[in-house]
Amino acid sequence: MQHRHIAFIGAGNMSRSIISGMCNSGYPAINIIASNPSMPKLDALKSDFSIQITQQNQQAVEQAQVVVLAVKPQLMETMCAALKDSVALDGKLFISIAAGIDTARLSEMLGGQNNIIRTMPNTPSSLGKGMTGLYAPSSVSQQDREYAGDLMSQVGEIAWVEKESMINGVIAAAGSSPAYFYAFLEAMQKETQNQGFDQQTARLLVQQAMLGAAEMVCHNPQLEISELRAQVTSKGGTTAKAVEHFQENGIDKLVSGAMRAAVTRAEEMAKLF
Ligand SMILES: NC(=O)C1=CN([C@@H]2O[C@H](COP(=O)(O)OP(=O)(O)OC[C@H]3O[C@@H](n4cnc5c(N)ncnc54)[C@H](OP(=O)(O)O)[C@@H]3O)[C@@H](O)[C@H]2O)C=CC1
Ligand SMILES: O=C(O)[C@@H]1CCC=N1
Repeated sequence: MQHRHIAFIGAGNMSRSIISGMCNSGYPAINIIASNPSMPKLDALKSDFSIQITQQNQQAVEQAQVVVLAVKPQLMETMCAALKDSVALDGKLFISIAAGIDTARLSEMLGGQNNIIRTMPNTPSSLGKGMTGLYAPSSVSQQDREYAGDLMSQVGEIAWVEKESMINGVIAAAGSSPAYFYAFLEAMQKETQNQGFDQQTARLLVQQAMLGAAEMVCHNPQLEISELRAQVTSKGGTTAKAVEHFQENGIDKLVSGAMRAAVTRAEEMAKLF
């Protein structure tokens, strides 16, 4: 891929995840700069990945061809306003990772810039196991789309969406979903401890089982997930009882309700910010 000069505005969890994935995939650290108001996260990025750092957004953006907008949604407007007043933005590609702010609104915030791609990554990007949804309006060139796709491919799998509203579906399915999984694992670990295991062993039991299960899904694309479930579920056995409990207590409704809540919140955020 092209190793364009790229600036990350906001050096939080997600920027760190993506930068770490990029550096592990051989993106030259010298071409990456991160900007953040406070120093500790910047210092850690510099020491771990040897990238450039600054506390001045303007300085990061001046030297960059690509600008990743990676602040919390509620801070985006103020951050962009300061940026457009202090540095020339024409000709740069903007890549937003923020939930709930559409490209039209971002364009407004950036004083009419329209070379903007929206992405929705997730934290496993730090291990190169990310899942990122991308959307580009028709005004964005094929070359810039390819760059953004290649960039996020450095940290995992990608999926383009045709309609911008589908990014909210990506949030529910992949951006937020690692947290659903952790909530499930936390509950499993707790119950495993209730069964008499110490914390460390309980964690090992559940984490290894879930890792193996996830890999089974990835390595068997020809099998429906329901078939993999059936393979574990011996007739009249233990799994059948456990799965029955989930079903009787409305697992489908619970999960779809949670995912719809994520989509609804993304829609609300679009009106708020
Ligand atoms: N976390 C996740 O799983 C995902 C998050 N996202 C999106 O990524 C974005 C960032 O989230 P996340 O990384 O989790 O958040 P974090 O809070 O970890 O990171 C945001 C960073 O922005 C910094 N910041 C605050 N104000 C400014 C400013 N004016 N200029 C530059 N930097 C600033 C903060 O610095 P300080 O702490 O010093 O104030 C902080 O380090 C959000 O928009 C979120 O919607 C998308 C997908 C997944
Ligand atoms: O919770 C959030 O709003 C962000 C977007 C997806 C994951 N974290």
